[in-house]
Amino acid sequence: MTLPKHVRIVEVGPRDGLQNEKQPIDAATKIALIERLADAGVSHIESGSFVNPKWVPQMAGSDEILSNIHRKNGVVYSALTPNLQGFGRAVLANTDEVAIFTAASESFTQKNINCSIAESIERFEPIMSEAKARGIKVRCYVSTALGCPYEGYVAPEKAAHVAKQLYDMGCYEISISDTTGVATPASTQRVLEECLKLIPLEHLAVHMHDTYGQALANILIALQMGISVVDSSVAGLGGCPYAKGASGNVATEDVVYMLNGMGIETGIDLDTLIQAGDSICTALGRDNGSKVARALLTKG
Ligand SMILES: CC(C)(COP(=O)([O-])OP(=O)([O-])OC[C@H]1O[C@@H](n2cnc3c(N)ncnc32)[C@H](O)[C@@H]1OP(=O)([O-])[O-])[C@@H](O)C(=O)NCCC(=O)NCCSC(=O)C[C@@](C)(O)CC(=O)[O-]
Repeated sequence: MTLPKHVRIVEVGPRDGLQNEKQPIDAATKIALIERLADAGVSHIESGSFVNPKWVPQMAGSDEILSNIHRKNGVVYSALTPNLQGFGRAVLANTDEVAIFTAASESFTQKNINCSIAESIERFEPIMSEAKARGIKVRCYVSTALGCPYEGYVAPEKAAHVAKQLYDMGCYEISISDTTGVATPASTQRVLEECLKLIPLEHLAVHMHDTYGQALANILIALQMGISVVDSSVAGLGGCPYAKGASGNVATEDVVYMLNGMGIETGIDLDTLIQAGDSICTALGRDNGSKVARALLTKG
């Protein structure tokens, strides 16, 4: 068992979280959340999404947000870009880094981005060349790598094959995503074993939703396999607009609490993080999805 000494948290709450919250949130509140997360020590914050606002209205103001964040040195402010049009908007908004996204199952890809997996890879090619020309790093997601809301079981080899295509295109990090939170430690291990046959360890990340309460256990398996990049969402915000019933990502507070207990550094101050999560939950009028935050806020 080789546990990493340091884990980089990729905070996806302002994007993956807020894209699926019903209560509309104004740009100033989103910016305040992003700045609070940076103050807590989060070094990578996915801050918006340059998709079609007709498809995901919650992300409509991403241009304004990325343009107006008071940036902290050393923090990466990234955003999703599904096509060259989105990439162009990201560049105009001064986005540090972009993330492209496809899936391991055809039905989900069709519902999510209106094309096949193969077409999505073609769409990404001009993004990759533009990004390379501009020196912008590209991360990526393989959604439904552990199960699809429309097709059910997804073969781990299939997920690994899509991940490898994205790696070969030049993505520096591939986030293996359990879109609907159906994974268990056993299926997580299986898909990561397949990915590790094709992609070096340091280029893999995990992105776990907590619908079935398995996310921390799945992350623990990933850590034991040497993965050192974990996506999570403050206060467990969100879900996925194209995966009915999917609950939010694993809460960042819960991941940081677990890692603190294991002596693994994240550079994140848990108390400041909890305050950030608490204020966005107040703005949204929703319960805090982090068990750790709820416990510590109740304790006072
Ligand atoms: C991918 C598209 C854009 C294709 O959508 P499309 O309709 O196939 O695109 P199109 O190229 O045919 O263009 C149609 C219209 O969309 C416009 N358009 C086209 N592109 C853009 C753009 N970038 N920004 C703004 N507008 C755009 C374009 O200008 C045109 O406008 P019209 O002429 O009709 O007025 C669409 O399907 C879309 O926006 N889908 C949203 C997908 C999404 O955001 N899903 C949620 C995020 S993924 C996720 O959450 C999973 C993840 C990453 O977290 C990992 C996990 O947990 O699994």
